[in-house]
Amino acid sequence: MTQQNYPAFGVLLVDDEPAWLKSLSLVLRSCAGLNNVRTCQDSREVLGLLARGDIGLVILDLTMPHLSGQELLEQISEQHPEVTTIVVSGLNQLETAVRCMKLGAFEYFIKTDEEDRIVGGVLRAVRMKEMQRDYLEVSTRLVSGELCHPEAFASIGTRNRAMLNVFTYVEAVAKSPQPLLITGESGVGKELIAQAAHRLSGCCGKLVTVNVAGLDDAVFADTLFGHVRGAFTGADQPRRGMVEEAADGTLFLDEIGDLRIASQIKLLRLLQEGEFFPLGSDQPKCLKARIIVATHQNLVEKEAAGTFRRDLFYRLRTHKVYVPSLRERPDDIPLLLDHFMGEAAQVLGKKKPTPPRELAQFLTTYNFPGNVRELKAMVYDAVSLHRGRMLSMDSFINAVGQSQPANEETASRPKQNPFASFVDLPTFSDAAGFLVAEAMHRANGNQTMAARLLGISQPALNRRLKMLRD
Ligand SMILES: Nc1ncnc2c1ncn2[C@@H]1O[C@H](COP(=O)(O)OP(=O)(O)OP(=O)(O)O)[C@@H](O)[C@H]1O
Repeated sequence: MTQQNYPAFGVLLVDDEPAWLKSLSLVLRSCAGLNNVRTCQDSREVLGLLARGDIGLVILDLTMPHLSGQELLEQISEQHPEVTTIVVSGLNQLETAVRCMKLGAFEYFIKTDEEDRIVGGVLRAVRMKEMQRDYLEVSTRLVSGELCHPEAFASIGTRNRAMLNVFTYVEAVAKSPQPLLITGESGVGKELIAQAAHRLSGCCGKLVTVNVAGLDDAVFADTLFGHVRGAFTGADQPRRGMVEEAADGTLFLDEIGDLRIASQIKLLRLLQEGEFFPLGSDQPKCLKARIIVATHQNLVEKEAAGTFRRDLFYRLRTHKVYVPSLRERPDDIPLLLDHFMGEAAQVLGKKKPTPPRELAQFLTTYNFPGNVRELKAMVYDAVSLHRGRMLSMDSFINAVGQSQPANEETASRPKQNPFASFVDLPTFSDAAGFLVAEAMHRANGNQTMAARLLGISQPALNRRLKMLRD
């Protein structure tokens, strides 16, 4: 969201009364942050202005000389159906309002209506148009599947189709002022996606990251909104909050699923009203940052359990993207392995080692509860221990072996007997033969790895293989 042009399309105010045009532009600027507002005193000029194509919303009066508001409304609906219209009239007549709505007006207000109501209606129209534009953008991009700025994703190694779809989606919504929700297990790269979305947003401000897990409500409010001097005991100096730090940029709230209920209400208010109060101040400040949130939690479940507010959830998921776990994209393992080996070698000042042929295949048999972060740590560990030319498998085999019992999900799940559904049981030696063959296949022929998968020693596996061959 850039300060220079909000909304991205023009808002045209049409009335023959200059005082009204001036006052409504001021109200829209100060209360709703709209600064892409133009005015027109002669209704006959409106169609010419719309022909230029950069106006998305027209707010018009009904009683105007030459071309009345109603005639103009009819012409706009006919010739520019893509333009949204709002009527703000001096006439408090139900029939007129109904006629205008039938002609396609999005809202009908009376000039004497409260300012807040008019501003609220204009903001609703702006959001609706933004969503239409985002939807169009997303569907066009997803159909073409092409990235205009692949460089924004340079730090994310992948060749996986689902990940590339994530990139396409993120690129399509990157310029939207609506929040972006990124979900996925821990360590899948959600923060990298948030960085890419910020890069693509075209915002000139910073990306400010706040991990909200474990923040109590007072700390959350202070961190986000800041405080004025003397706001509480010990507040000797005023402090800018992160919302302000991120002005004209992006505020990335990580671990949003862990946000306490009281803080959820504060965040919702910020998103709904587009303004906030630093602690101890009664002067509101405008939200000028785009909001991105991420979580490894299942927000649908949290919402159903009553630990995440439904209204906030719906507000946050206007744009949402799921980053698949590494288990769901084993085709990324060889590429990431190579990427992290190069990176680790450079960081550790070593020559990039050569991986054993069967390493990538071995890693695809592991379920990576810690996802890419875990793979990265494994590779760094192996490279730091590495001496010769060929990277040793040992540290990977150990890491996988140590991690297996720590994986709570697998450990707590009762082991199912794969033979339970068999009508005819295989013989003992046939079953052992199938098991050994499967382990050798998964380990790409490496006996040490296969033995590890089977929980026996390599010599014991070797004996079994010999027996099977005889
Ligand atoms: N596709 C990838 N290519 C290169 N590095 C990656 C990739 N995915 C993740 N990483 C690296 O893995 C680590 C974890 O990534 P990141 O912090 O983005 O994950 P996350 O999903 O935000 O995790 P958490 O939920 O725990 O915050 C980082 O060091 C990141 O650089």
